[in-house]
Amino acid sequence: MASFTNQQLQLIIAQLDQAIFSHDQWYKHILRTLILRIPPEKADIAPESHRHCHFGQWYESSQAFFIRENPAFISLGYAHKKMHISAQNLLQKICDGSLILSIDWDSFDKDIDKMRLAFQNLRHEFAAIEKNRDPLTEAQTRDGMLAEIRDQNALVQREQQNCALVMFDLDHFKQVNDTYGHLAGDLVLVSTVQRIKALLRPYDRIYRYGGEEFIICMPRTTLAQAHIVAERMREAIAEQNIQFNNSRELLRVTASFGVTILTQLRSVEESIDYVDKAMYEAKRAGRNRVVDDVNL
Ligand SMILES: Nc1nc2c(ncn2[C@@H]2O[C@H](COP(=O)(O)OP(=O)(O)OP(=O)(O)O)[C@@H](O)[C@H]2O)c(=O)[nH]1
Repeated sequence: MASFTNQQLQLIIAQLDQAIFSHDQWYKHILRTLILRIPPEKADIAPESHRHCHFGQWYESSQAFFIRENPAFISLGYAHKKMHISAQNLLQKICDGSLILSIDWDSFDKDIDKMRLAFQNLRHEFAAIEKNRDPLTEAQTRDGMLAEIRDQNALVQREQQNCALVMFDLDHFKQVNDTYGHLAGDLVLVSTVQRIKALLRPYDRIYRYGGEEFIICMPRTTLAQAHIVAERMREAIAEQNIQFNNSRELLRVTASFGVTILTQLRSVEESIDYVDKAMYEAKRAGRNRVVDDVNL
């Protein structure tokens, strides 16, 4: 999710709204068919009927490809398919001229509710991401950061996963602003976050913690793995040659990184404090480097 642009997110939310609307229309149509006992549409009783409706086509389409790994998106797919199977069961009774039992209706009704809930969960998740996005860099803002890292910490407390935190801060960034102007500084921030996002997995998160200071939360990652990723990030930032205002001189920056992992013995706030200490050690030791938390 971290890698979505705001435009992509807005498109998905609009598509979901459209899908919710057309499913409500479909539901009304199914109710009419059942109440009046009229012959059902072929598509609704065909095998794999969940692929034929408007939502099903959107779900399977390549446009939706970049959210395929999202758990809420996957749950919605299951709920949608199950609901279509229940609908088919009811519609088949009309074709066979048999009675619809209350148990069959109740099962369809429950599946409809589950699907609506899955729709809302996915929409809520995307809307929350869009709302908590820094408009300049499109990293997540600090709002919601603590709650999200606490969720990861709860899994660490139950020994269900490792989770790494990486903090980085651009080096001598004030000089970039002072020499080239604030707009050039903005461009460096945007470019840097884009580079970092390209190295993240769908469930990693990047938060803008301060002006030119960022925190990355990487679930299911050990300290050693996070160190390797942070080294890649450091190199990706240092390799940038950013052109500003058609100037012949290219902007170059470096960043200092701290790395830690969430542990059962620390609160989230303490872990952030320790990763901050590691990052300042990287600054103190000469900048443009990755330093691990030595207090683990
Ligand atoms: N262009 C731009 N600059 C920002 C933004 N947010 C913070 N800054 C600037 O970032 C600079 C941070 O400067 P310092 O905290 O002195 O740190 P530094 O110059 O990076 O030095 P070290 O961190 O010690 O390597 C300040 O000049 C801020 O004005 C922003 O959104 N855009």
